Amino acid sequence: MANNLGIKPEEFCNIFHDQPQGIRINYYPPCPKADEVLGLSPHTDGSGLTILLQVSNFQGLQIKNKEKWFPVKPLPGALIANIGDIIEMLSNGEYKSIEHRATINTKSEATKSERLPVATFHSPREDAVVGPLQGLVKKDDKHKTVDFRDYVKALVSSKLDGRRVGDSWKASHYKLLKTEQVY
Ligand SMILES: O=C(O)CCC(=O)C(=O)O
Ligand SMILES: [Fe+2]
Repeated sequence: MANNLGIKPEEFCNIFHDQPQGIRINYYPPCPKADEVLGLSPHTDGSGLTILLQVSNFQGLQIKNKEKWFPVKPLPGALIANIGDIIEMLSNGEYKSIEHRATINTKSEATKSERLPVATFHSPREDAVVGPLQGLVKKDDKHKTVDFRDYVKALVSSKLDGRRVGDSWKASHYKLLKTEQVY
């Protein structure tokens, strides 16, 4: 990614060095009203990069592109890499975090219809300052630079609803969610 953006890889490494890594295992049991409910609401991940293992062969994950939802077929042994809001902020919007959601399934005779995806979230160091990396700063910056701790506060108090903090931290929206100091 750094090569593609024309910046030094160390710029990314400085942010993610000694990072905490979170793991979430979501269990979606079969549901008799699967057509009427979602397993997980639409959202973007608040992490830098999410690596997801689908485990069961049952489809459920969907990504949004141009206002349409597309299923992500599980491939045995494959990992899915999702760009999170932090990479979007660091790359000044060159890489976009992906909006996704999970549907659930009714019970089927042929297959076990439960899903158990495992997601690992790679996040910045706790004391990192997050914003467009040097060399990617432009006059009309899409993203503000913020203390990662403030970002986390806003993230955990926001609703799991569409693009969440990713858009809210953009310069024009920042005042809506401002918690403390803007750098
Ligand atoms: O259920 C899935 O496949 C996606 C899980 C997910 O998006 C998350 O835990 O943030
Ligand atoms: Fe997610």
